[in-house]
Amino acid sequence: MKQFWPGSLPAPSVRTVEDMENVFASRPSNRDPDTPLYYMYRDLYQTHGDHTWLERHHLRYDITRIPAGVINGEYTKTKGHYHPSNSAGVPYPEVYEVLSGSAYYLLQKRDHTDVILVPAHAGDLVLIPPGYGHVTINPGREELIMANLVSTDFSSEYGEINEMHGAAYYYMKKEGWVPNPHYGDRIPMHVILPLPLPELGLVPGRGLYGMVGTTDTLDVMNRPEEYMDIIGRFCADKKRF
Ligand SMILES: O=P(O)(O)OC[C@H]1O[C@](O)(CO)[C@@H](O)[C@@H]1O
Repeated sequence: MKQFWPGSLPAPSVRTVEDMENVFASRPSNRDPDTPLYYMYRDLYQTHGDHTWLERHHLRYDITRIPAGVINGEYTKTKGHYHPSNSAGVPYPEVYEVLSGSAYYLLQKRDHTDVILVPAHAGDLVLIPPGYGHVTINPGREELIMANLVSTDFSSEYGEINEMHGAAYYYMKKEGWVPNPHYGDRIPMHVILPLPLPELGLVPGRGLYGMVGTTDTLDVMNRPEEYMDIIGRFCADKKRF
């Protein structure tokens, strides 16, 4: 982690098999429930100036490590959650950067009408658009390390993902993408490549942390309603899966 974060990291929040047992394709019965699955280092900053800037802009920078692995035939992943709406009635977005390894970002519209897959590699930036829940899968053999910037004005919502036993698709080692039967009819899945969105300051190769303390429009994280045409461009660039 040293190449991604200078200095020491705080103790991470850890998701265990027990926290995740109802979101896998099948319950991981042969695993100790305390087995750690991934590690979240939240609310990071390098200097007091950066901390002040992040607080002033209501933003949080986190790093997450997802070791490679397969649980009951399914690639390791985050639990998954939705974001609530802001005072303008628009759900909060989020932005991720892959620092190392590879990732499948599985995004799904809250009304279950759309599923988007964004495959991403080191250096890629991925926008989670307003109204989409998200799960990150580590489909590789290497540890996935990723960073995110997100508003501090909300808490993630897990209710629907818990009730539905995970996201709309499971990514299995043998079978590949398997629709989650709790969603009823198969929801079409589209692939979107990580797009540069220079109007939002999102340019590949430019680290997310590099935006902290600048005048970039990370304002989108708290006021997405002002940027819906740019965000719409990201969502429109779909290829049928
Ligand atoms: O809350 P989940 O679904 O476990 O996902 C964890 C991810 O979400 C975040 O809290 C940001 O939304 C990250 O810290 C972490 O990568």
